[in-house]
Amino acid sequence: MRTAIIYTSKHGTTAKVAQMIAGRLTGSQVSIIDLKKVKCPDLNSFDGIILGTSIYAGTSSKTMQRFCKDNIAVLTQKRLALFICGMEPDTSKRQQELTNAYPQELVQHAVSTCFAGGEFQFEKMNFFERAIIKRIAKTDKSVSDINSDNIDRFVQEINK
Ligand SMILES: Cc1cc2nc3c(=O)[nH]c(=O)nc-3n(C[C@H](O)[C@H](O)[C@H](O)COP(=O)(O)O)c2cc1C
Repeated sequence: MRTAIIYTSKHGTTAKVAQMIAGRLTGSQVSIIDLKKVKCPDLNSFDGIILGTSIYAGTSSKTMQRFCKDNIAVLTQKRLALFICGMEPDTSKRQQELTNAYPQELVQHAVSTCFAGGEFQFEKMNFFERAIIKRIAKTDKSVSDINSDNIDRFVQEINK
């Protein structure tokens, strides 16, 4: 089984989560692909595809949205799993972010989906991002809230 974890990340958290998932997958030869570096990965080389994107202002990255749209026919032929990284505290909104992040067809086709949590890395934010997070999250401290249990459950379902 060959699996690709294809992700987009702005400040590096989704890349970190992609590595965590890769480390927990069993029985699979795993490639981790950053969509910003590899624009058109050859999906034919893989049996399984795991997609990951971070959420900003409620939406997934434009790069991931475009990739899903361009490759939807192939992606629905693969064993597919989807995750997002985000810091939304409300559980029902997290679920909404997940279902909005990817085309409905892919969400329905996925064997597993996951809200993997996220991080605020103030040192990597620009002026505007810092101001927004200070106002919304009422903090100016970097914080890591990657949800290891959710990632475990996600990988267990993929490993089945
Ligand atoms: C300006 C800004 C807006 C954000 N908006 C959201 C949001 O709407 N929902 C959410 O769940 N997380 C939001 N986040 C949190 C990010 O998704 C989180 O920092 C994530 O770990 C970033 O991952 P990345 O480094 O891979 O891009 C926001 C973060 C920033 C800096």
